[in-house]
Amino acid sequence: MQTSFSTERFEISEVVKTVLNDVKRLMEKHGKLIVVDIGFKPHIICADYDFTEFVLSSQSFLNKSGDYLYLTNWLGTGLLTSDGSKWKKRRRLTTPAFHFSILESFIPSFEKNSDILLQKLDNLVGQEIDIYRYVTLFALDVIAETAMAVELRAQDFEDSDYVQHVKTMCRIIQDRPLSIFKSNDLFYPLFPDYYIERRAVKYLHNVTYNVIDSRMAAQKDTHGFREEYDELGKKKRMPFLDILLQSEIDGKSLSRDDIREEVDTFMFEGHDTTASAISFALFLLSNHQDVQERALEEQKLIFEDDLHQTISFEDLHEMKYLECVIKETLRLYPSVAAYARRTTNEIIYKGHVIPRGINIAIFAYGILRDPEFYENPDNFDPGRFELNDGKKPYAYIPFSAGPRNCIGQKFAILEMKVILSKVLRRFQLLPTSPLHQIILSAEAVLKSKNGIKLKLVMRK
Ligand code: HEM
Repeated sequence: MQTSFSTERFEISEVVKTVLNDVKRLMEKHGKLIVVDIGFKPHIICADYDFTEFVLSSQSFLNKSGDYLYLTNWLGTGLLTSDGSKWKKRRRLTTPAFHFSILESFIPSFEKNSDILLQKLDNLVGQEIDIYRYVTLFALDVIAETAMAVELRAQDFEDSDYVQHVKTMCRIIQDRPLSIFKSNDLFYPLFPDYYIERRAVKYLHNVTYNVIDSRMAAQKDTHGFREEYDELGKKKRMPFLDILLQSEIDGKSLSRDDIREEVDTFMFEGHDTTASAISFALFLLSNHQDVQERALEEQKLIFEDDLHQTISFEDLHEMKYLECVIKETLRLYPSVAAYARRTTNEIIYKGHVIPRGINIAIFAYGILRDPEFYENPDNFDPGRFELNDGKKPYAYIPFSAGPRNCIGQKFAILEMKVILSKVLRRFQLLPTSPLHQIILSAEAVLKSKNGIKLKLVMRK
């Protein structure tokens, strides 16, 4: 298909402040490559297959756009926000933290925190609930335990300072880019959020520093973390922080600040994304009893009569249909609906000149609902992923693709399988009455403005 950029220009108010389906509609009218001025800066917004592949697979588009600057007060320039050689070194260093043997060692932590969530949900049976509120605390507990080896107990202490400050930061990260004045560093101090953010960042950094210091002290006491394998020869749980503490770049250990950046990056990117995906999956299951029934049948086959059994790595591997449910959920509700890069040189693409310093936003939400790749794209149909019909790889990009894809993809899928398996086996999920209508909002992480509501009934 001939690629062409729409010659019309759109304003921020017309696009970013409205919901994702408006961007989709704009593309239906003007084509899959449109140029939008956001804060006077032109952004190419792309849902075109060839251009997406060109950008995501290339080594020339590895730098993030200025839109990520709002994250840096909290996250510094960790893996998500860094560019150039810093990013390359950090990526090399953090990749071993996602080795499958390490992921396997996290399963008990996923299970333990799932059990806490189930206990909370037991008390809500029969009521219409906003599931996102409970799942987000679960996801925060999981990531604190696996990244920092800290039992946060967010599910028990929702009002704790840490949980409140994380919530504040997630809100500010979403809100700030949408305001012309707040997004400008010059005007930002005129708003209360500036001071609220400073207080939150100071608190969160202090917590991370304290955790780093006590882990460092423990490392000194035990002369390094030696017991990496248990008596069965399986790798013991190795929190991400320990891997960072043992790592070196160019022969030098990472500084406290370096480690803090990466730990905070995982705390943010590892909880909000999964919380949104798990909540949407539960919502979709509550609205599609046939899919829920099939997913439950698979669970019964795996666990035979004992539906309370703990989950092994092999069990998770067998949850093929549940994996299709997860994939289909992320197709309809990709936690990161768009992600952006910045050109560092002039680029020629099919005869078009793209100047240096241009932001390119890959509109994953649009690609994932494109009828060219998915029949009846707005329908929830996990079965479509059972047919290996050789779909084009850059048409399924909820975790992005290429060298800067999501490093936590396998972690996220395993965590989701554990919690969904546990919830499915314990409860029947029902829709609310009247049916809850999701209102999507175009934030850094995809959310529903009016919550994600469903009802639970205890299974016999
Ligand atoms: C359903 C869950 C998740 C989804 C849909 C998701 C999606 C994504 C996407 C689309 C990107 C690319 C962003 C960009 O280019 O700006 C990304 C990057 C990243 N994700 Fe995830 N993510 C998920 C879970 C996780 C988890 C659990 C972790 C950590 C444990 C994680 C850590 C990261 C990091 C560190 C990056 C930056 C990678 C780099 O630039 O090299 N993510 N994720």
